[in-house]
Amino acid sequence: MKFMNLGHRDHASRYVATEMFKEIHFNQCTLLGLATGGTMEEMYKELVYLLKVNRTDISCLETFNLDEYFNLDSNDPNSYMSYMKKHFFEPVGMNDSQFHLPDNDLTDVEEDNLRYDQAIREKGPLHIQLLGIGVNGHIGFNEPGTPFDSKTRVVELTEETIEANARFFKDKEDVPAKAVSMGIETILYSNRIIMLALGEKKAPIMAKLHQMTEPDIMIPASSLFSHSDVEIVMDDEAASLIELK
Ligand SMILES: N[C@@H]1[C@@H](O)[C@H](O)[C@@H](COP(=O)(O)O)O[C@@H]1O
Repeated sequence: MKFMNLGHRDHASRYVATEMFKEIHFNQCTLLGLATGGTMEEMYKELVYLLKVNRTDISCLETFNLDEYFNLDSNDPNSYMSYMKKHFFEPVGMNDSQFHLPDNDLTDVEEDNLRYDQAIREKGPLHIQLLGIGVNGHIGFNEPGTPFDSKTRVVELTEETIEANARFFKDKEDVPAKAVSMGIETILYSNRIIMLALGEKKAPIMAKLHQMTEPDIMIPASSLFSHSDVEIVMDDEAASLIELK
């Protein structure tokens, strides 16, 4: 696992966007695992720019998102579908058949989750799995205590996560209490993992992860220790409690 402090948040975002761009531009049919959150906004802006300016053919690109709020209309501005359409799918002109988010409605949710994992298994491994991190160390919406062999499923959000995500909603009460998340085992089924962590709020969890020597299910991001190609990309603020050589 490689920890990198790239200084200003723009540099960190640009590095990740460039790595994603290279994969899409030079690989005919790229399969990506995508993430949402405030952290990713600049990264998507830069990635859209790079794909457009280089006239990259994205007709064979296919993406699987990490998570979605449970039972929230996909047209709701706070759904991850809306986020992805706004920041990436629509600006680059992807067709509906090219992107996938976990199905989040009440009907047949278990079968749909099974199908989501199966599709990734059949098409995968994902060439790059992009990850953010929650202040409690969650990846996707896999909260502390999630087994590392978990698959895509409905999950309960912790108070800490609801609190952290309340800034996007009108009221804290509007944040859904549940979500559908790609499982940790599914996340690990990828050739390469890039995590982006920006801002001082992420500094304590980054320091904790950096000092850990063994995986601990109470810190879901420590499941990444078992993967052979993980880059943790930080800005100065997220890396402020870590001494990097
Ligand atoms: N489920 C998402 C995660 O996939 C994301 O990585 C994380 C960080 O979000 P932000 O970038 O807004 O800090 O929290 C959310 O809860």
